[in-house]
Amino acid sequence: MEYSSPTSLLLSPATLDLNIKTKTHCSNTSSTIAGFNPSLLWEQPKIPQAFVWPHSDRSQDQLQELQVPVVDLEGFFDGEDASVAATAEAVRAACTTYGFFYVINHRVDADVSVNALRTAEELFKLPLSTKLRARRRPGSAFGYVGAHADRFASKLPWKETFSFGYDYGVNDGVVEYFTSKLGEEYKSMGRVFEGYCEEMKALSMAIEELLGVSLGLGREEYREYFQDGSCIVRCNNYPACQEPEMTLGTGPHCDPTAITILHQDQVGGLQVFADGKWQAVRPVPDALVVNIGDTFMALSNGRYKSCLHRAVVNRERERRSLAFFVCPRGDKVVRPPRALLVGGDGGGDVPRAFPDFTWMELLEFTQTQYRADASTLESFARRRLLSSST
Ligand SMILES: C=C1C[C@]23C[C@H]1CC[C@H]2[C@]1(C)CCC[C@@](C)(C(=O)O)[C@H]1[C@@H]3C(=O)O
Ligand SMILES: O=C(O)CCC(=O)C(=O)O
Ligand SMILES: [Fe+2]
Repeated sequence: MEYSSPTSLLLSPATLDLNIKTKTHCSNTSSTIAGFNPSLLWEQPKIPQAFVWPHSDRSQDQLQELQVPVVDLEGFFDGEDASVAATAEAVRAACTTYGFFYVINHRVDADVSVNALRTAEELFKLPLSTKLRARRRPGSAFGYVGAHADRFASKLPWKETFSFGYDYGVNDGVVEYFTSKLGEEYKSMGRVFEGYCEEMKALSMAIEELLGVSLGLGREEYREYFQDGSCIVRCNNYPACQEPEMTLGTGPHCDPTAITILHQDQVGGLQVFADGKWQAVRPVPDALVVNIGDTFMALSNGRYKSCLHRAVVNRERERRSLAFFVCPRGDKVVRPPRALLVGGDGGGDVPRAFPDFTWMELLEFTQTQYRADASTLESFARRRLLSSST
């Protein structure tokens, strides 16, 4: 198992900027929180061994570019039944092949999304000591993290991340998070991300309606399921790397969440495993990436596949992305709609692809026991079945 307790992490201060000795709130033992400071790492001719990934995981040069399915939402927004049906068909085609598509004409305010990426750059340029005010607590999906050096002992991703929650039922929850973690002077930064989340939520509802129509369930099925949802927002910062071919920005994985809307800058680095090989995804100005995650794969009873993807880094330019992870309310049971479980020709019940679970259970699994990868949900389901049989 990948997890290592922070105190066992023996990365020397030279490679990671600092080892802040801090008292944990419960056991009063000192633990080592390592910060990932690329400016220090940059001076080394080689990247630390902990960041080196196995050959089988490393990216190759000159990958083929994926012909990414494009879903034009203009048809959906115009509301005509025929246009909605045609847009849903494009979603179905994308979700039964790659589980991944671009959306265009999505009506997300361009100024809001440009400003969010610019503000993420500002956030990551803060002094490490400031970012560590919001350092991730063990078991939490939120906070600032450098290379996951507090969680893993090897295959460290070449990135720093800043994650926070966006709960539909809480007003100004994002602003409150930024001010409570970083300080009152970061209220405007929180306001930028609050506005970004409002735009992402509106788009996610349109996507949920299209997913419902594409599975023959109607517009309301998933929109209602997620209406009291909670989201995880993750800002990714991938510094330029002196040995990009030896590491990864984010390792191969399927998002354990339900639906991901990814806004990325124009640097490029996202790759999708499709047609039996890794393929590069070229950024498209004004287009947003949408991918199916494990939780929606379960909600569709496996009809739509969670998309296997990763992010690579490069020697010249840092790269940033904002991932908006749509999740159900934590205690809501993840179970496919009944209509997907009855035989199409009036035959017997369709077998369940995955057992019932709650999002809170799957999230906790990824934050405390299992490093999310290409088979998170299968591993989670297997452990549940084993534990229920003992
Ligand atoms: C629920 C989540 C766990 C991760 C963030 C969200 C959705 C994607 C997951 C992740 C990015 C998959 C790759 C491994 C991971 C550890 C990472 O590189 O950040 C995952 C996130 C996490 O566990 O923090
Ligand atoms: O940064 C990217 O392009 C992908 C990031 C990602 O997959 C994630 O954060 O889950
Ligand atoms: Fe992802």
